[in-house]
Formats: sequence, C-alpha cells, structure tokens
Amino acid sequence: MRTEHAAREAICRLGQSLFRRGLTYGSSGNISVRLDDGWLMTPTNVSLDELDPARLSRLDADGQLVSGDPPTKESFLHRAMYGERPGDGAVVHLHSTHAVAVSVLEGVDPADVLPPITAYYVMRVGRLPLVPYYPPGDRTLADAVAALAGRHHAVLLANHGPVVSGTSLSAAAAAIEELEETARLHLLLRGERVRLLTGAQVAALRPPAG
Ligand SMILES: O=C(CO)COP(=O)(O)O
Ligand SMILES: [Zn+2]
Repeated sequence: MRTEHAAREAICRLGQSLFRRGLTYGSSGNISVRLDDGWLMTPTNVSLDELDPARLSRLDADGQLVSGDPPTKESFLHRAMYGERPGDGAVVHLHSTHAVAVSVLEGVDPADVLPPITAYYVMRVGRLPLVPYYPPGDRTLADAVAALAGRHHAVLLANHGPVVSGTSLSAAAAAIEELEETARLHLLLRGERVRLLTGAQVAALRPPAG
C-alpha cells in the first residue's frame, strides 16, 4: 500500500463496494491493512457502507489503538492472520450469504469445505478449512484461525463467514469474492451430477502460496 492516506481511501472504497453488492449486511464484516508500524482496521459496529477514512482505527505494532474509533472486535483475529503470514498486507472478513450457508452444512470435509469447481477458485482460494464455531470477537476464535493461517490464507468460520488475507487489499478482495461465488455455485449444483476439476487439472494451476 503506497501511503496511509491511500490505504484509508482504499479500505473505505472497498467496504462500500462490498456492501452495495450485497456481500455483507448490517454492520457485519471488517477490513484491515498492514502498515509499516501497525494496522488500519475498520471500526466496530459500523456498516462497511459508511466508513469514514478519518475515523478508521489506527493500531500500533502492539495492537494498541492510537487514533480513530475503537477497532473491530475481530482485531485479534486479523492480527492472528498477519502474525502467521508475514508476506500478507490485508485481511477481509465478510458475512457473505452463500459462504455462511456452506459454513452451516452438515457433513462437509472440515479440511477443505468447497470442491474445485472452477480454475479461478483453485487459483484464488485453493483449499478452504472450516474453523470450529466460537463467538464473534472471542480470543479462542483468533487462536483457532492462527492454528490454520500459516498454511491457509482463506478460512471459513463455522456458522459465521469467511476470512481471507492477501498480499494486497485487492488480492484479498478478489479471493473472498471468488470464495463467495464458488459457495453460491456449490449450493446451486447440489443434487446435480457434476464434473469437478481433476487432481491433475488442479495441480496444473498455480495455487496461491499457503
Ligand atoms: O463481522 C463482525 C464480527 O464477526 C463485525 O464485527 P465488528 O463490527 O466489530 O467489526
Ligand atoms: Zn463476523
């Protein structure tokens, strides 16, 4: 991210875009960007449609609020992701409907919740483990994400929603949108006979690191 000013603008633009396309609702979801000496995070209990660049939560390297409104209750979860993924610069969490629906299904493989339906899903998301249910904002939820984040940049919180990190804000956004669309396709195709990508086709694609 070029400057803190640009990062503030980009977070608010993305939040509005995600909200207005129905990818999260009410005051759900949160976005963060890593800075050289801390993080910018969306404040708690604010609609992603109504973010103000000047009021974003500015956290120092210890996670302490230095300016702006109080941060998202998932700040520990975001920091858990960054802690395990030093190369990543942004994290997005949504309550996108189809991904949430998949997070509630009985009998899914908790090691990899969605099948390889399309190349873009494999390229942008890869594998998607299910994190057991813990209440929003609970430190144990952050610990559970930390346990998976070294190997996975995308995880699905059971009965809650997806969390995705990326090298940049646009990379994290592209991945979480691909995840939501694939969850929608998966639900659309339930009960149909389908041709998934084969193991060889999956291996031929370049999955994202982690
Ligand atoms: O999605 C959310 C909790 O999981 C929203 O919480 P915040 O309003 O604290 O960001
Ligand atoms: Zn949430």
